[in-house]
Amino acid sequence: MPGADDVLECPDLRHVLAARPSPFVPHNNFGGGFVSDADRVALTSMRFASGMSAGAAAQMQLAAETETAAAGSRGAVNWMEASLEQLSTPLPPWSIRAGARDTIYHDPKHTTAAIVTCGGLCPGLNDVVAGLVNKLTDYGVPEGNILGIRYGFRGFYDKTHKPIVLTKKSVDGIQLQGGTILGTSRGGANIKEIVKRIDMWGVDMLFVVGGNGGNAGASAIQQKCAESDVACNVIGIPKSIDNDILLIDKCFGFDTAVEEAQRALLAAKVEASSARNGIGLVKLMGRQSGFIAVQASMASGVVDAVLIPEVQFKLDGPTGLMAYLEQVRCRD
Ligand SMILES: Nc1ncnc2c1ncn2[C@@H]1O[C@H](COP(=O)(O)OP(=O)(O)O)[C@@H](O)[C@H]1O
Ligand SMILES: O=P(O)(O)OC[C@H]1O[C@](O)(COP(=O)(O)O)[C@@H](O)[C@@H]1O
Repeated sequence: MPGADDVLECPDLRHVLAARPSPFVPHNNFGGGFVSDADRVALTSMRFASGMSAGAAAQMQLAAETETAAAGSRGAVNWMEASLEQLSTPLPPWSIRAGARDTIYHDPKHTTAAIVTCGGLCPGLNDVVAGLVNKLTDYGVPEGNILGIRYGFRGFYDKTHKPIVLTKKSVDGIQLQGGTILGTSRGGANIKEIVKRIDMWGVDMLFVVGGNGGNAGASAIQQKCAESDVACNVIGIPKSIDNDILLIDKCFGFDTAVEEAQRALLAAKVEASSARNGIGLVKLMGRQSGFIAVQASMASGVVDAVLIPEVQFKLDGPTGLMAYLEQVRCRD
């Protein structure tokens, strides 16, 4: 179990790279100052007293799935039979604070960076791409040294979609477009081939904008780089329309998704209200997580029942969904 002062560790390359002052030191980062490596952020977490506490079952199932994925061929954990202690992933109480440092470890003039977007779409992907390109350029990374990988991880080795060069000019205004200008994809990624290209192209830092899959891929790339003595920093940028990434309170794009979902809910309400015995049925994003559905439904105030993956329900019987819908119909 982690101790009271333990900190969530991220691997870094400080032992192989030379320390140098940030180019922003002379003007104190435009007056914004710098973040100390000793600054800490508390990780929000929940400790359930027992499996009977509300929400504990979903947490246990999530932990079991994580454990199952990690166990691989060792077989699945039966979360119904396992204890909370067996299933929970102990986290240290602290993480390090993000932000500009006064000491950096890459010489911007000789740095090559790459950006890849993976998985499902999420509002704000282009803002993140533009933000990275603008900030890297401000640090002094030369024009021509920032690569955009096309259509997810496989863009590293797909001969038909070679990487593109990203500049301040080419990303100007992209935040006003939906989707991702780089393209994205799901499905298998060949980590060995990716690391081969990182080495061949001399990529010093790779930014992976992805969900749980993309971040698992980023972790696999980082491990392979370390094994192969390829000195590339791999940075995972959490992206999830569903807001289902552990450790962060809210992901970019989630609020937009909730706002947009309400338009569909309100339209369905109008439609259903105009028909005799009308029922509106809206399917929202979030195959494995109900945050969008719940928050959009509550905010819109026009929804009678929300079905989410985290909560089991039954259709029939006196306490089933059908009986409830009948009550609502009679009420109207
Ligand atoms: N455990 C893993 N190891 C390596 N790569 C992975 C892993 N899980 C997913 N990926 C890769 O990450 C990419 C994005 O994953 P996906 O689950 O589709 O989306 P998201 O990043 O939104 O969760 C896919 O190309 C997939 O091959
Ligand atoms: O069309 P599919 O394969 O069901 O995927 C839809 C799912 O992908 C998402 O858009 C995002 O999922 P990821 O975070 O795994 O990319 C979910 O909100 C949605 O439920």
